[in-house]
Amino acid sequence: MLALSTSIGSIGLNVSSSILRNGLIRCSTESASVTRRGILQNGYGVNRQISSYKPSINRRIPTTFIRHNSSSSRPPTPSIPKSQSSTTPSESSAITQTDSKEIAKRSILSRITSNLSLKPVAETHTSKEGGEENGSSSVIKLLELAKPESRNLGIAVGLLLVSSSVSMLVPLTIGKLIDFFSSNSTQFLGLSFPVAAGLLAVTFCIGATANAGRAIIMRTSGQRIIARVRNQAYLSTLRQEPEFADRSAGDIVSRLSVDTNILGDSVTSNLSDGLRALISATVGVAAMFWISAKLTLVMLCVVPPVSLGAVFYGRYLRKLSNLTQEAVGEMSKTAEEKLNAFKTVAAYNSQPLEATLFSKKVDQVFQLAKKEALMTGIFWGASGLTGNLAMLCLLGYGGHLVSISEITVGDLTSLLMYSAYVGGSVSGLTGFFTGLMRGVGAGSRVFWLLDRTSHIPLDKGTKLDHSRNGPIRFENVVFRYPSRKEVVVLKGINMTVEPGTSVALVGSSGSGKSSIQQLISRFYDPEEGRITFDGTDIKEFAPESWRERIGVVFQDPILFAGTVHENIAYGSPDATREDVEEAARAANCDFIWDLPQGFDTLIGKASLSGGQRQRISIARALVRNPSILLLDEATSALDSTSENAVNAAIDDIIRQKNITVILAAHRLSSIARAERVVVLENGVVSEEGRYDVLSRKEGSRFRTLMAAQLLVEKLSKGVQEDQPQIEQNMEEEQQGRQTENVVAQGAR
Ligand SMILES: Nc1ncnc2c1ncn2[C@@H]1O[C@H](COP(=O)(O)OP(=O)(O)OP(=O)(O)O)[C@@H](O)[C@H]1O
Repeated sequence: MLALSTSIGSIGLNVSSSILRNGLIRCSTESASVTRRGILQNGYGVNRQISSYKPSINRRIPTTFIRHNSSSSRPPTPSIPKSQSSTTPSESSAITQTDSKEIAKRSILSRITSNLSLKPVAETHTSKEGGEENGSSSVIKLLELAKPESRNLGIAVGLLLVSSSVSMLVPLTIGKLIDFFSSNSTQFLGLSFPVAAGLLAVTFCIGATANAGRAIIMRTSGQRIIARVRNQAYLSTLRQEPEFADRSAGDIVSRLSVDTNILGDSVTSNLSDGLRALISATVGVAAMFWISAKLTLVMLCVVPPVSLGAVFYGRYLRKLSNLTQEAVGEMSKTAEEKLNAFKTVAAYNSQPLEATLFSKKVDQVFQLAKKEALMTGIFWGASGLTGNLAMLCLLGYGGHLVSISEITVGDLTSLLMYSAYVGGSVSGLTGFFTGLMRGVGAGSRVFWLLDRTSHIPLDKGTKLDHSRNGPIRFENVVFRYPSRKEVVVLKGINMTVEPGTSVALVGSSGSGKSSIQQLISRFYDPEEGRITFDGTDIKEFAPESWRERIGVVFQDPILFAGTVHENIAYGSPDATREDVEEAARAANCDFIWDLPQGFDTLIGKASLSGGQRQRISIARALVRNPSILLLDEATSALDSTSENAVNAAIDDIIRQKNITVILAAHRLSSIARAERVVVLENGVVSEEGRYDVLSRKEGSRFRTLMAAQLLVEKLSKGVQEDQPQIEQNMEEEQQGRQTENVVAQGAR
C-alpha cells in the first residue's frame, strides 16, 4: 500500500498508508489538508450577526456589487391598478392573468430580494454599525467577485477536470494491474504491457501538468481578487466620515488584511478544492457501483452517520472558533494598547500588572483551544474508528465475494481505493462548505466596508467657487456626537465670523470649542440649525470642495514619515518648493533652514519638538492658501519659547487679514491675539465681543474664566503661591485690577 501511495502521490493525490489503516477520510490530498484546516478554523470570521444585518448601499462601488444591492432592483409592491375594476370580464381576466403572472414574478423576485435583505439607501444607517451582510447576499457577491477572473477560472476548472479524471483512473488501473500480474494474461487493457504502461505514464504526466496549471491559475487569480478588494475597501474607508475610522480603525485593518485573504482563498482555492472533491466523490461512487453494487451499498451505510457527526462537529467548532476569534481579538487589543503606551507602563513600573492582565486573556484563548482540541480528538478518533470498522466489513464481505468469484482481487483493491478517495472527497466537501462559510463570514465583513455609505459623502454637493468669500454663521446649531447621543454638546449656538477676521473660542474644558471647529470642517453635521458660508448652508457644498478652503491645525499635530517638504505639501500635491518655503516662512519655521538637509530632511512622528511640529502643521495649513484657518489649541502643549514662536506665526496670519481665523484657545497669550472672543458655556454662547472690552467689563463671564485660567497657568509654571495670596489674587480679579495685567500680558 505504501508503494501504491507513492505512485498515486506523483499525480497529486497521495493516499498514505494511514488512510487505509484508518479506514476513510484520512486522505492527505491537498483538499483534505484544506478541509482539515477549514474545519479546525471553521467559523473564523464567520458572520455572527448575519441575521441582524441590513446591508447598506454605496453607489461608488463597481456594478458587480451594486447590482444586488441597488434599491432600484427591489421590486415594487405588487398592486392592481384601480382602473381595472371598470374592464369587461374577458378583458379583466386577460389583464388579471397577465397581472397575476407579473405579480407572481414580482413576488418571487420580492421573496428572493427580501431573502437577500436588500434595503433602500434611507435605511442604510439604521443597520448595526460594523455589522455584517446577510449570508445569501454574501454568497452571491462572493461569486460575483470571481467574475472578472471568469476566463482564468474557467481554464482552471477545465484543467481540474483533466487532473481529476486522471486521478480517478488510478484505482481502476491498480486493480487491473493486480489482476494482470495474478493471471497469465499477456495483454493489459487490451494492449501489450509496455505500450499500456507507457500510455499510462503519459496520462499521468498530463494529469500532473493539469494539476499544476490549475493550482497556479487559481492562486494568481485569488491574489488578484484579494488585491482588488483590498484597494476598493481601503478607498471606501478613506471616503468615510472621520468618526468612522476613529471608532473602528483596528477592525478596519483586520478586515483589510485577514478577511480579504480569507475571501480570496474562498472564491479560488476553496472553490477549486470543492469542485475537485465533488468530481472525485461522484466519479468514485459511480466507479464503485460499477465494480460491485452490493459491496458499495455496504460501504455507503457508513457515510450517513459519519456525515451527521461531521455536521454537528462542524457547527460546534464554528461556535467555538467564533469565541476563540473574539478572545484572540481581546488579547491582541490588550497587548496593542499597552505596547503603544510603553513609556507609561515603564514609568509606572506596571510590567507585572500588565503581564498578569495579558496572561488572563491568553488563558481565555487557551481554554477555548483546549475545548477545540478535545472535540477534534473525539471527532477524528470516532471517524477513524468508524472508518476502520467499515473497512473491516468491506474486507470481510469483499473477501467473501472474491472467494465465490463474484469479483476479482483487483476489483476489491480498486474498490478499497475508491472508497478511500470518496471518503477523502466527502471530507473535502465538508471542508469546502466550512471554507465557503468562512469566506461568507469574511466576505460579509469586507462587503459591509465596501458598501458603506459615508454619512457625509465627500463628493455630494456643489463645488464651491474659489472666488467666493463671506461670513461663517452659526444659526441655532444643536449638536451631539453620534457615539454619545445622551449628551447635547452644543445647545443652540448662534455666532457670526466675518471674513478676514479672527475669533477666539473660549470656554472651560469640554465646553465645545473643538466641536465647533469639527462642525465647520464638516467632520460632523449639526443635529439642528445650520452653518452657513456666505449665506449658503455648508451642507450644500461637496465636502471635498469645502475642505479645500479650510486649513486645520490640530492640537496634536501629526507628521508622516517623509521629508519636511512632503509633510508641508501634504494635501497640496501641486505645491512647488517656493510655495512650501513661503508657507514655512509664514509659519515661522526658521528651524527648517538649519536642519541638515533643509526641506529634504527626513522626519517622522517624533523627530521634531512639539513647537516645531506645530509650526510645520501651520505651514501645511497655509500652503493650501485657505480662506479659513482653524487652530485648535495650537499652543496648549508648548513651552513658552515654542509658544512665542507659534504665536508670532499666528499673529502674522491674523494681521494680513485675508484669512478668517477661528482659534480654540485656553491660553491668554493666544486669546489676546484674536479680534473677537466668543465665550462658550453650557453649550451656548454666553458672551461675545472684543477682547479688550470683555476683559474690562466688570463681572463678565470672560473675566471670571480668564482669572481661573491665569491661576492655572501660574500654577503650572511652578509659581509658588500660598492660599491667602491666591485668594487675594482672585479678589483682585473680581475688581478688574488683575485683568488689566492679563490684558497687558496677553498683548505682550
Ligand atoms: N468624538 C467624541 N465622541 C463623543 N463625545 C465627544 C467626542 N469629542 C468630544 N466629545 C465630548 O464633547 C464635549 C465637548 O468636547 P470638545 O472637545 O468640543 O471640548 P473643548 O471645549 O474643545 O475641550 P478642551 O478645551 O478640553 O479641548 C465634551 O464633553 C467631550 O467629552
